[in-house]
Parts: sequence; structure tokens; C-alpha cells
Amino acid sequence: MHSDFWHDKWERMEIGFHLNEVNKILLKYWPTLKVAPGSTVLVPLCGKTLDLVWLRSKGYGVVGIELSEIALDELAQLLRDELNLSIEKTRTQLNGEDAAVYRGDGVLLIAGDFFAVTPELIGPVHAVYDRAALVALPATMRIDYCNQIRRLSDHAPQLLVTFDYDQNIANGPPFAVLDDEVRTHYAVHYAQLERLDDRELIEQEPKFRAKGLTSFRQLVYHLHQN
Ligand SMILES: C[S@@+](CC[C@H](N)C(=O)[O-])C[C@H]1O[C@@H](n2cnc3c(N)ncnc32)[C@H](O)[C@@H]1O
Repeated sequence: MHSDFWHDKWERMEIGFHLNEVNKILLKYWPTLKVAPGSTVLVPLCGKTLDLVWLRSKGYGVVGIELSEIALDELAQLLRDELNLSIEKTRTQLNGEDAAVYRGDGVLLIAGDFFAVTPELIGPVHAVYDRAALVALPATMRIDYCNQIRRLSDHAPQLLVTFDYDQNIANGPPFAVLDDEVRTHYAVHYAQLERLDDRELIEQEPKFRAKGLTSFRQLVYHLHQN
């Protein structure tokens, strides 16, 4: 999927994926990961999610990577306004491309291509929160995405949210990423792939119902080493 697709979405503010509240999954399941405050949490393909603000408010360092500078301008301002953080915006080169970087008070946001980010640029990562990141990408990009997660976070524990629906009836994004695929991508990186939740959401998804789907399940995983 080309970056223009997402830049267009942000320019038109067609961002149906964005939630105006902290995701209930994060609130419910984050404690399961037992990540010590002070640790750094990677939030790949973060948009302007309030989840990242919540994680920072709980004492975690946060690293957000997102193509859209529009999204990160808003997110950085929210972090300044809500948490009184001092965050500076500068520019850097990411794989030869100009990219905005926002840094300060336990926050690092990079407006650029996730696949161009290096471990040296972001530093050590102790946990990963993937909501609407893996499922935002078509199948052809998902292997590279999971390898990049591994490269940036080593075997750090991860909270992962996926969807399961009939991709023959409706297309993504968000794409269906079935349990088998999660295991294919991540069993090589994590010893434990624990399913924490499996919920039918079709009644709350009129857009998918209108396309003819009768089931749209949301799954939550805790990926970890022991
Ligand atoms: C479905 S949205 C989810 C955003 C956020 N995780 C949330 O829950 O609101 C996917 C986001 O990934 C971003 N994105 C897509 N491809 C990317 C890439 N290669 N590098 C960085 N961000 C990317 C898009 O701009 C978009 O904001």
C-alpha cells in the first residue's frame, strides 16, 4: 500500500480508525504485560492516538512512528497541552527523505516511513502496543512489518489487536489477520502467543454489516517470551 493512500486520508481527515477516547482494550489488558513504568513503549503506525498520551501519562517513555506529519503535529500538541510536556520539533533525514522528529520529556515521535526507522534512531524499546498497525497493511507488507517490529523491539512483550472476518466479502483496511497468520509471523519471534480476548463486533460495525459480513471478530494477543 502506497504512502499516498494514507497521506490523502490525513489531508481529507478521513480517519474513521481514530478513537476519541483511550482504547478500552489498552485499559483492560495493558496491566497483563507487567511493563515497569519508566520503560519505553513503541507504538508503530500511531496516527494521533490518545492511547500514546495515556501510556505517557502512566509514566512510560513513548516512541510513536507515523507517516503523517499532520497527525503527529496534533499528537505532539496534545501531549504538550494535556501533560504539560516540553516537546521540540526538528527535522532529519530518514533513508534520504526529509522527516519531522518530535522529542522531549520521554517522547519521541517520527513522521516517516516505519520501515526506514532504525534501532539506533529510536533506542531501546521495552514493550510494543499494536492497535490498527499490522491490520492496516496488506498481506504483502505484513511479513516485513513483523520483521521490522522484531528489529526495533527485540523480543519485547507486545499487546496486539487484530480482526478476523471474511476477506472474500469485504476488503481492508483494516485487513483480516487470522490467528494462523499471527502465529506464522510471530511464533519465530515470541515463545508465547497468548490470546487474551476474542469478541464479536459485527453489531458495532454497520459499515462491514452493510457489505454483507455476518461476523467481524476482534482478537487481542499478548506476545511474550516467558
Ligand atoms: C489504521 S491507522 C491506525 C492509527 C493508530 N494506530 C490508531 O489506532 O488510531 C494506520 C496508520 O498507519 C500509518 N501508516 C501507514 N503506513 C505507514 C508506514 N509505512 N510508516 C508509518 N506509518 C504508516 C497511516 O498514516 C495511519 O495513520
